[in-house]
Amino acid sequence: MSESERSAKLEVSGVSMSYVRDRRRRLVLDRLSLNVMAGEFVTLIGPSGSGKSTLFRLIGGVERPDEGSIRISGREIAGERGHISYMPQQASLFPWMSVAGNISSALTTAGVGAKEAAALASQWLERIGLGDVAKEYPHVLSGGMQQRVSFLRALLMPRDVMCLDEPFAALDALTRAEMQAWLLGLWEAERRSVLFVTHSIEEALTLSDRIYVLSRAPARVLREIRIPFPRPRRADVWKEPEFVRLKEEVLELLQKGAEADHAL
Ligand SMILES: Nc1ncnc2c1ncn2[C@@H]1O[C@H](COP(=O)(O)OP(=O)(O)OP(=O)(O)O)[C@@H](O)[C@H]1O
Repeated sequence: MSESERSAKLEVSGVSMSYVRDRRRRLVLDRLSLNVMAGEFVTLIGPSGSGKSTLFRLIGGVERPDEGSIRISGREIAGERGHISYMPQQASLFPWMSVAGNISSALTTAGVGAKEAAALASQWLERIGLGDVAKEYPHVLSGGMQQRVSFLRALLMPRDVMCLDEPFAALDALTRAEMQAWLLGLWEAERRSVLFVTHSIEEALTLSDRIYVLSRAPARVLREIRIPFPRPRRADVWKEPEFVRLKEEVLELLQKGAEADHAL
């Protein structure tokens, strides 16, 4: 791997953000720093309301931080849109467009030529086993299938970093487990730089190279954990004693964070 490939794709440095509510300024992110290296799968896990979605809005350029810097491939992008691809909790496909159209129109908006976008959409839908539904409208698809399309759309966008915001939270447990295995296989083949948010410790440990455990708001990094399991990662990695130990470590951190918060 060359030096540039080893560099950070996303660098969040000393980012603080506050909102005014009930005429009081409330700090949501407190000098938060984290990074995602090229081809790395990094997960944020933290209590509800700790500011994870706020961080995604800042990385996506929808809002600007009060202080700190956000760099993508070394360039400051705070307040600028169009540098990341984003996959939300709900698939958010346009109901009036075909499945293939949903993907190709996103790609053309991002600057890909119309012909290439259409070809990419149909080739990839075929590759992930959804070739048959390429011309259907999204409502024909199950929730899990819609999320596969949504993931594919984010994957194909010509962006350096993919941000996935609790993409499986709305799915039932069985579909969620299937989606995790599916995503793991596809991501390991493609190795994009991913920042992922989840509330599930198991999901974080199964998928990630590294995890940042966040405190309650104002969010700061409680611990950064490197996940030691080799790639390609086995879907039944949860059977490993080290997995159980790490799960306890993260759970304890989250619980301690919550207790400390109560004590304030
Ligand atoms: N535009 C806003 N105006 C005022 N307060 C806001 C705004 N956006 C977020 N907040 C507050 O910031 C805090 C963090 O919210 P955020 O949605 O980022 O948390 P989260 O970690 O993504 O939560 P969850 O895990 O439940 O999705 C919350 O207290 C929220 O009420």
